Amino acid sequence: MMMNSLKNQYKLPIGTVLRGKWHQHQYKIIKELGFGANGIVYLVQSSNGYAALKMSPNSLSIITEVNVLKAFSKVQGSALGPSLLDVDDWQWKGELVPFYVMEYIHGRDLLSFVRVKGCSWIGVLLSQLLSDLQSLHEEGWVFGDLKPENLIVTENPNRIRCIDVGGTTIKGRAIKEFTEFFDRGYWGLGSRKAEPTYDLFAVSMIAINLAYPKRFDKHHQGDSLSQLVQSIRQKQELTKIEPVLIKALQGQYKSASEMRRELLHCLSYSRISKRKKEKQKKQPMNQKINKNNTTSKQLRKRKKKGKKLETLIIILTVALLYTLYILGQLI
Ligand SMILES: Nc1ncnc2c1ncn2[C@@H]1O[C@H](COP(=O)(O)OP(=O)(O)OP(=O)(O)O)[C@@H](O)[C@H]1O
Repeated sequence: MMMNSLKNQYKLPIGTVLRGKWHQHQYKIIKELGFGANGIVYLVQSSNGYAALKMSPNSLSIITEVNVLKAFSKVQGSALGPSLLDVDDWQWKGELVPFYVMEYIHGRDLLSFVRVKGCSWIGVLLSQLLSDLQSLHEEGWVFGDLKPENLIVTENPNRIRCIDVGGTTIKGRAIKEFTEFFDRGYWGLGSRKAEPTYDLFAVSMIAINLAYPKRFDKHHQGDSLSQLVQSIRQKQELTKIEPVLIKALQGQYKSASEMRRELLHCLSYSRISKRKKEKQKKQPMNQKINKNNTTSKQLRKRKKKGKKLETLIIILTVALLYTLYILGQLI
């Protein structure tokens, strides 16, 4: 967490107007969006509409994040990070405050999105995330600090986006930033070397976190893989994609696209078996309907039979009366 004194240092009143020293673009502060270890982020009004402005006393972290956002913009078709709009310094109280401006990503954070919209969204959102990760990995980067707080789901269309690129690391180096629950090193299930499997482990932990919003700690006894497998098996929303989650926890996927393929396969299989179950549930009802149909048919048959018998009795009675009448005439 950013030191409180630093947060206070950059706490700006709503309505403050910043002008960049070099590009002379103007930004009006609308509200604070949040703050973290590396800086404070504001929603600002620019000449082109709303944007997110991040400022930090640490110019190195600003430069690093700007470089990552620039690299992201080269990843074709990827909507993972916000697009970079401006980089500048603000002359304030006799010092230069470095800042950058990025696309404002409006939406709910992943945890609250799933809480509101339901767990059926988990598969779709994870598959979106995996296809963006594939593009990022192909460009030689590993995201690093993947966690629900860093992921926002936009409305219309619902799209998963990432807002904190501070942990993005070049492949092969040591992961820069991580959060224990999503870090395979913490669970003793791999190293902190930046490689695709590191992100894929975190994707699996994100799925677990969505089913366990309060998260949980590592047990001190027993191996942590069995603890995580147990946690997956206890939640119906996770059992559907259990084999994929376990494989990712074990680092068995070579790429995000391979994990995505198997995830989609699991999801379509679970949809088919759900439909089958629904059909089976409906079947006894059909049989009931058939049974009812047979009964009414039988009733109709019985009615017909009854009518025939009635006619026969009438004919016989008339014939008997007629015979008696003829006999009467003869005698
Ligand atoms: N582009 C954006 N669009 C919308 N909201 C944003 C954007 N960027 C950041 N935020 C908001 O600002 C908060 C803090 O931003 P950010 O996480 O980048 O700061 P940080 O100092 O890097 O934090 P951390 O301690 O996680 O590294 C985020 O949690 C999010 O709510």
